[in-house]
Amino acid sequence: MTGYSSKTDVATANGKQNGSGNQTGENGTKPTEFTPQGNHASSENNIQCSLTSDEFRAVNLMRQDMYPYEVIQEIADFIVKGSGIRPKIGIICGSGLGSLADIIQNPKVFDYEKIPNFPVSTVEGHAGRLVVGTLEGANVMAMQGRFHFYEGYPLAKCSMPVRVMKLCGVEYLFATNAAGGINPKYAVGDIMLMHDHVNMLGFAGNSPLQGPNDPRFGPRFPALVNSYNKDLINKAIEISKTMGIESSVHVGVYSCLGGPTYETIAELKALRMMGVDAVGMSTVHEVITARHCDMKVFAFSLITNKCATEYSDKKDDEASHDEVMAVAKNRQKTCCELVSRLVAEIQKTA
Ligand SMILES: O=P(O)(O)O[C@H]1O[C@H](CO)[C@@H](O)[C@H]1O
Ligand code: HPA
Repeated sequence: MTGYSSKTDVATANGKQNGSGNQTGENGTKPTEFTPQGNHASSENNIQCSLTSDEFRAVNLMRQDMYPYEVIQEIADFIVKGSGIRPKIGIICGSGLGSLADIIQNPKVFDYEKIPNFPVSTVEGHAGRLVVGTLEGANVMAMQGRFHFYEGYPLAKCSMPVRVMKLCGVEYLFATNAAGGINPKYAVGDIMLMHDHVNMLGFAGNSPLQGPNDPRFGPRFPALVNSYNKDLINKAIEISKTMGIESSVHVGVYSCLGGPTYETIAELKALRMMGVDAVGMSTVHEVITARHCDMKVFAFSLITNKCATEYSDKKDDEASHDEVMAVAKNRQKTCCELVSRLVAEIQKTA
């Protein structure tokens, strides 16, 4: 891609790239680079660019999709040293579910902007903080704000924090999301425990694992058939019974689309035919990244809206982010209890 080279990526990932364009490529030629305000990296590649240095750096950081192992290690060391905690469980808070991080005790909070090489959250309902502490006696870290493809980040960047979690010591990933219910039996406010997914972005040839594989994270061709840990699903079902919410808890299939548009009726019909129960714009790439590095995964969707699957439904069932946030806020207590109790179960058997 114009403006990219593996050297540029590594330099950018280390926060050292300044657009001066003096690097030499592996074969001795200078890589083509965009530089701010017409300072050309190479006279043969006379690329004009009207961005200021700061804008240039922001765009470059946003598009950066290569995070070498050493850079991930640096971020993980920063968090472990800064918090004095080696977390065992990682939690990703879905839209409007940031309160999952508020229940963490003795929290050490890192704003994403202050973490070296970390992206920033741009979506309402995603605060952009990493919270490290304890929950039910277990060491945990929670992302209060995740990264989505539609924000402009490549998938590898969206799920890079999962690798950071791994190198911090995390063994279990809890991924949560707000989703539209396609299964007609689902009601707004229900919880769907994910037992599988349909990776629509993968169908389109996009994966967080695209590019060179680093075997220190995992294999080139990871299997995904057992991605969602059955023991954790069964424990969550048991917990839902003790909470008296079993009738509003389902086990189903999630699908991630690229967003940011909500789906058309025809798309929703197609997803339903494929066996999808709930749809969102996240989580799948995080689960793929977690399974690649052999983490145990538990994931659930809070059904924040019912999706229209018939044209006659159209008027009443238009999704909106305000509705998503409002429902998530209403159900946050239940979601927090489910997560705390499951963490307690894991801690009991540790
Ligand atoms: O998946 P989370 O982050 O919970 O957010 C969901 O809610 C937003 C749309 O309302 C989208 O970002 C969708 O993915
Ligand atoms: O209906 C939806 N579609 C996609 N993503 C979503 N996130 C919450 N609800 C939805």
